[in-house]
This record gives sequence, structure tokens and C-alpha cells, in this order.
Amino acid sequence: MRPLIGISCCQKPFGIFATPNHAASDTYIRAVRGPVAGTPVLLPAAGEDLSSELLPHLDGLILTGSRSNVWPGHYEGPPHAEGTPEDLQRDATTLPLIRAAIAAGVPLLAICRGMQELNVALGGSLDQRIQDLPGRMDHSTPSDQPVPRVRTGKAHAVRIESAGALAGAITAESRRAARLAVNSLHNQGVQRLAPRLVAEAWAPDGTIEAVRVEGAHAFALGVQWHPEYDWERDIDSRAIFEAFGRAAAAHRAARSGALAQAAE
Ligand SMILES: N[C@@H](CCC(=O)NCCCC(=O)O)C(=O)O
Repeated sequence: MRPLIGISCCQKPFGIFATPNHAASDTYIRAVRGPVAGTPVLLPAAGEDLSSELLPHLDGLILTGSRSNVWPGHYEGPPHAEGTPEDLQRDATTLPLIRAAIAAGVPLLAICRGMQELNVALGGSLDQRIQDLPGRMDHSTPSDQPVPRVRTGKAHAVRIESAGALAGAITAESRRAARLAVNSLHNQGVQRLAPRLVAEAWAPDGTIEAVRVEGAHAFALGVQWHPEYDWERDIDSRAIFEAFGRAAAAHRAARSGALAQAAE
């Protein structure tokens, strides 16, 4: 049996009546069916803590990227600029789910907005527009490039902590180089790092690009870039998903063993 991988959804208006729906990009589904070797399960932005109902059935959790942003009230930040997209229902679902998944030892891979949620869920804060800060790069989606290029192209390099969880997940060649080239589609980023998080990768301007959860019982990694866009061409993106998949498969085996023991 493949491990069950929860994928966080956003609440988005669909159709002529702009009816709220729950959605995640197909790129996450394909990554789970491919290098993760799991079964994807979409988790709705239900607006409430579903941890106790969901986590006993999940072997891994992917916190997805999104144009929307974590509500600043969750980290005592200033209100967003007018028109900045938010998703309060998603926040209300993912922030407690992240804390519970870490406590329960459910493997977790947090991507872009997901890494920002991880930082906020554990007590950190966010800068809302990195590009406006002195000495910082513009990490956002360039408006002058075709979208496919932005997603599958490389925007900048990141320096990697050579003895961390990310280094253990990527290829030996990139580990030795302590460097990766990544895409970049974000305005926000880590301001105050949460107490339990350890920074593991940095952009040239110092922006934190990857974190691990210190003392986590299982795989617990966040990345600010999007490996789901280019894992079919980028061996390190693929390796990150494969490492997460191995952790989810181990969780599945342990969970199956526990279920079998309980049935005796
Ligand atoms: N909104 C946050 C997080 C950015 C993010 O997750 N980007 C992915 C957008 C989805 C896409 O365009 O493919 C921020 O701006 O920092």
C-alpha cells in the first residue's frame, strides 16, 4: 500500500457565481504519484482544526504554495497592503495541522507558502514584501517572463548547510557543492525564525530559503522554492520528494504494524 499523503488546499472562488471551492495545483498530485510514490489526499481549507480527524490516517503532509499569504494577525504583523491575497480558512486549517503533525511524527514537506506557514505555526514571523527591504532581491514572480519559464526556470542559487536535513535529501554532488539553483515565486519570507526551526539554505541576499524542525521525530523540511515544478528535469528536486516519500513509506509501515497489532 502506498503512503497516504495529505495535500493542503486553498479556498478559491470558481465559476460564474465565484463559489468558494477547495483546490491544489496538479503539480503536487503529480509529484506525489511520481517521486513520492504515494497516494494523494486533498485536505480542504475547512477553516477549522481537523488534525485529530486527519492525522491518524495520513503518512505524510505537503503544505503547498499559493498566491495567498498567511494573515499577519497570526504573527502580530502589520496588516497587508490593500489587495494582498489572504486565505483565512486555509490558515485556520494548516497552522494547527502543522503543529499536530510535528508532535505526532507525521513527515512534513512545506513548500513556499507552506514554509511560511511552518514558521508562523511554530512562533516565527514574516516579512511581507522582501523586495522593498534594503539590500534584498526581488524574489517574486517576474511579470515580464512567460509563466512556464518562471516555474521551471532557475532564478537564483541558494547556499546549503552541508550537514542538515536538506543536504541529506539532495544528490551527493549538490551536497558537496553546498549549493542549489532554484526557482523563485514569492514576495514574503522568514523575518523572525521560529524557535524550533533551523535555517538550512540562504539566497545571496540572506533570505532564508529552507528550514528544518529541530528535534522532529520524522522528516520535517520547508523550502521556499518549488521543487514540484521541475522534478522531472531537476534531479535535486526529485531527490527531495523521494526523501520525503521514503519517510512517508516508513510511517506507513509503522502505522500498518500498529493497526495489525491492535487487531490481534
Ligand atoms: N504568497 C506567498 C507564497 C508564495 C507562493 O507560494 N508562491 C507560489 C504561487 C503559485 C504559483 O504562482 O504557481 C508569497 O508571496 O510569499
